[in-house]
Order: sequence, then C-alpha cells, then structure tokens
Amino acid sequence: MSDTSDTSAIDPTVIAELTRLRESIDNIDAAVVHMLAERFKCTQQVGVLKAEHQLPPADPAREARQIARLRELAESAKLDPAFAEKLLNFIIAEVIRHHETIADGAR
Ligand SMILES: C=C(O[C@@H]1C=C(C(=O)O)C=C[C@H]1O)C(=O)O
Repeated sequence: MSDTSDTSAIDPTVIAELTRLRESIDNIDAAVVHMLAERFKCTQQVGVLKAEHQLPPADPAREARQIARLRELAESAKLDPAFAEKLLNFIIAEVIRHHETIADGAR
C-alpha cells in the first residue's frame, strides 16, 4: 500500500500544506480525547449517584433526547447525522457498561 512517508517525489508546497493540515488534525484529536475524558468523569459520577439510589444504569428516554439533539447539531454543522448518532450510541454503550460495573460493586 502506498503512503506519504517517502516525500522525495512530492512538491514541497504540497508537503507543507499536508503538514499544516495534519498539525490541526493532531490538535483536534487531542481536544476530542480531553473532552471525552471530561465527559467520562461526569458520567462516572452519574453512575455512582445511580448506584447509591438504586436507579437503573440506562435511561433510554434521556438517550433518545440526546440523540435527537445531536442529530440536529450535526445537521447544522454539516456533519452526517447518522454518523453522529452512531458515535453517541457507541459512547453511551460504554457509559452503561461502566454504570453496570459500579452498580455490581455497590451490591
Ligand atoms: C449518563 C447517564 O447514563 C446513561 C448514559 C448516557 C450518556 O452517556 O449520555 C445517557 C443516558 C443513560 O443511559 C444519564 O442517565 O445521564
């Protein structure tokens, strides 16, 4: 498979543009990781609260509201709403798994 690691035959202005874009991608990826870490800190606290008060790990009504909201945000940001929904569902599944683990530990 070909990649862009051998730059000898590529126009230097193209390399410079690729490097500039990749630096932005690196910054965005770092922001995504930090934002996800903050989100999981909050959801962990929700999991503890739920376990302490015998509330179920999942809240499908809240999930449905969030998915509808995220789909609207995605559309206005010109991001594929189906992708936004898939991503949120992936994250929520992990959160629910954490909440189940917290609840199991509290029993
Ligand atoms: C974080 C919560 O727990 C679960 C995870 C959610 C999420 O990650 O957004 C939403 C609803 C719940 O199924 C919550 O109830 O708010």
